[in-house]
Amino acid sequence: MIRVSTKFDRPEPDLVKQLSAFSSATIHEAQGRLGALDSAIKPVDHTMSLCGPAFTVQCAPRDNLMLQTAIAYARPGDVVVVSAGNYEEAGSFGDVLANACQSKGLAGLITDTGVRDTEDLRALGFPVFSRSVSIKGTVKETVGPMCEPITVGGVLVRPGDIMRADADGVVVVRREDAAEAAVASQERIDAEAGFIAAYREGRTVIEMCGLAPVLAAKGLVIEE
Ligand SMILES: O=C([O-])CC(=O)C(=O)O
Ligand SMILES: [Mg+2]
Repeated sequence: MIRVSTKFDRPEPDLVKQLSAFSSATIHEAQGRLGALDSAIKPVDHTMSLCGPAFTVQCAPRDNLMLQTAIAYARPGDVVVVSAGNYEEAGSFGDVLANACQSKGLAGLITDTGVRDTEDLRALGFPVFSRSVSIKGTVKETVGPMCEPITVGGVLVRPGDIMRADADGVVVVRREDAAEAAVASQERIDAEAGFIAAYREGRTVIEMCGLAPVLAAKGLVIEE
């Protein structure tokens, strides 16, 4: 017998809301360039984005039994996060399962394997992030861990960690670091706003970033 528990602590909804205001790239930088999943994991449509606690599940490659089970047990607002061996040649999720997710109020799906029915997924507007798109079907044979730490896209994801994903990619924020990441993200946005305003006023990148001494020290002479 294999026993799995679906109990884990979820972050405060307010923290999830705060992080949802920042892009995946901003959060990644703000938390010290950590937490970015492999860049190959991308949304099915560039307009898709999500932010929510991870409901983790481990699947065997080309087998979506545990993914279907996870969808049944995940709670509204959760992001189902799937580790399935980076297997690209399987469409383990499509419009049928997306309807099951959406009707439950799940926030989205992130998987290191493939999905299919992408036209329908776009029409549905359910946020799906995957390594590949494949029409090849999956079997439903292998049971495995659910709501346990998993590795997805080269990064450790624990149940209840916060997933933020947008057109650029996916980042994970450790639940205990979420408040700090939100503050650091806002500081980064404020600093960037200063740079953008300066550039709009005609200041140069060389000036704003103090590049002249750096370039000189490296022996670069620029002739105009
Ligand atoms: O049925 C499956 O295994 C995946 C799929 O295509 C869907 O959810 O529509
Ligand atoms: Mg289908």
